[in-house]
Amino acid sequence: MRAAERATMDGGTSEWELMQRAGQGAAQWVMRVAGGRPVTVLCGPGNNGGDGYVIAEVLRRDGHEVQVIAPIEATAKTARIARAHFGGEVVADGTPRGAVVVDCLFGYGLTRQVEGSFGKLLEKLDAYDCYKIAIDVPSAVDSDTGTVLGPLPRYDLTLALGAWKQGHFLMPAMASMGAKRLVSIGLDIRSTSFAVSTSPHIAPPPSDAHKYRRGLLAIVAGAMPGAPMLAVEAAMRAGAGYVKLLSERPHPEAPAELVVEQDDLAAALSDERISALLVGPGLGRDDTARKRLARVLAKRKPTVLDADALHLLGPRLLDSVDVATLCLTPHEGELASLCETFDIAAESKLERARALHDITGMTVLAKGPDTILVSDATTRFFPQGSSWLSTAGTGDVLAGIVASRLAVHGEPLRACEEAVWLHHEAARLASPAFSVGDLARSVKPAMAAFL
Ligand SMILES: NC(=O)C1=CN([C@@H]2O[C@H](COP(=O)(O)OP(=O)(O)OC[C@H]3O[C@@H](n4cnc5c(N)ncnc54)[C@H](OP(=O)(O)O)[C@@H]3O)[C@@H](O)[C@H]2O)[C@@H](O)CC1
Ligand SMILES: [K+]
Repeated sequence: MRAAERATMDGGTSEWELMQRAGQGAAQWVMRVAGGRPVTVLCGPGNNGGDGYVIAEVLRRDGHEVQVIAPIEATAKTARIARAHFGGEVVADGTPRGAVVVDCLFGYGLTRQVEGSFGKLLEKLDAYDCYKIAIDVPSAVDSDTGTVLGPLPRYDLTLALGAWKQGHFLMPAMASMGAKRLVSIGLDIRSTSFAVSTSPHIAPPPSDAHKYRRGLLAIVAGAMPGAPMLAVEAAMRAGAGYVKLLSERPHPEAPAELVVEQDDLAAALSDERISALLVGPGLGRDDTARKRLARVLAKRKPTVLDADALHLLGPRLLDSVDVATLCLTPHEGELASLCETFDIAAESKLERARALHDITGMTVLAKGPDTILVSDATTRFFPQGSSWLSTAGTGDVLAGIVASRLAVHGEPLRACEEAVWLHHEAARLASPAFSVGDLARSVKPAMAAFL
């Protein structure tokens, strides 16, 4: 962000011009929300505070009653210009009032814990019942990591300035942000290190398709039947032409349209028409499970590894495997366990997911309320999905969707991205309080949103 701003300034646009664009863009949102009612703006000493003075001045000129609270005077050069342009009154020690409060204490320049008069002001804001808007990021949030460094009110709206920051998509910060909107200030952002995923387009089967050309997905069962069956239910609705369950026992609970192949695994896997594999849900963690996993990996086919497979995986199992075709779908606990296995010391979910990809070369879909996808040296973040997804079995459904998409086209990054969107849309359609079976069945109507 700083580099993009510097490049724009080198091109002849002053920081003051950028701040005016940011403040004026944000003020449009504030005015829409306030609808003529009084507004309080909290201003810090840096350029985030500068944005606040611009917003306050736009509101004042529009006839709004505006109170500005600034515990200390503006210190950054451009913020001082903004302060000088504000024609209203500024108080150092005030209490938020009015229908809307705009938090411009700190943006991406936050360097330490928010305490003292700034901390007290955020506590007052937390306790005050009003519509709360965070400018750029909530002031007690580290914009790179999403770490919380002080009192964190629940905001109704967060207005990102110029570009999204990583912290906009990371927990715990993301939970406090309310709706998120981007205010453009004309920066040329060419970040290659991360991008926010945009709604995918899923192509229907080509007109000359047949079941194998559309992709044969083999889901490898293990000790427990329930989890692979959920993955099957989702996979059958996510585009693959043919879904098979490879199991060594009968499955009377299986739906009539599912083929259960009861051969021994080596024989079942010898079918060269298999385009993708899923192993892990219900696999178990004993020696038999490990052998089944090794057999699957030896096929060197596009494969999704989930649940128990993630606990069994280790560097030795990856010898002579084509890691570029493997997708891992760990939740936070599984990610921690993988980091132990692969000797990764990173602390945060983002760093762990990146390190796991860097060290192993596998595509990592670190699922959860802040889903992170790392592949091909790029990181993708996602708009937040339904909080009703926090129920048992939703991970098996996700794994089934990823595997189904992988069977269709064989591209790990694309399969994971499509799957997250399908999963979120299925949850939206099944909400609220769905059972995981409802979720798996909702994958079919969810598909319609992406055709
Ligand atoms: N540059 C541009 O082109 C544009 C930038 N824009 C805006 O600028 C924002 C970034 O501005 P910024 O870099 O000035 O940092 P900012 O977040 O205001 O904070 C730094 C100040 O806070 C202080 N401080 C830090 N932590 C503290 C703490 N815990 N407790 C107390 N003090 C603390 C720190 O002081 P120091 O650490 O030096 O003591 C310094 O004074 C960005 O988010 C966006 O809103 C837009 O206008 C678009 C154009
Ligand atoms: K802020």
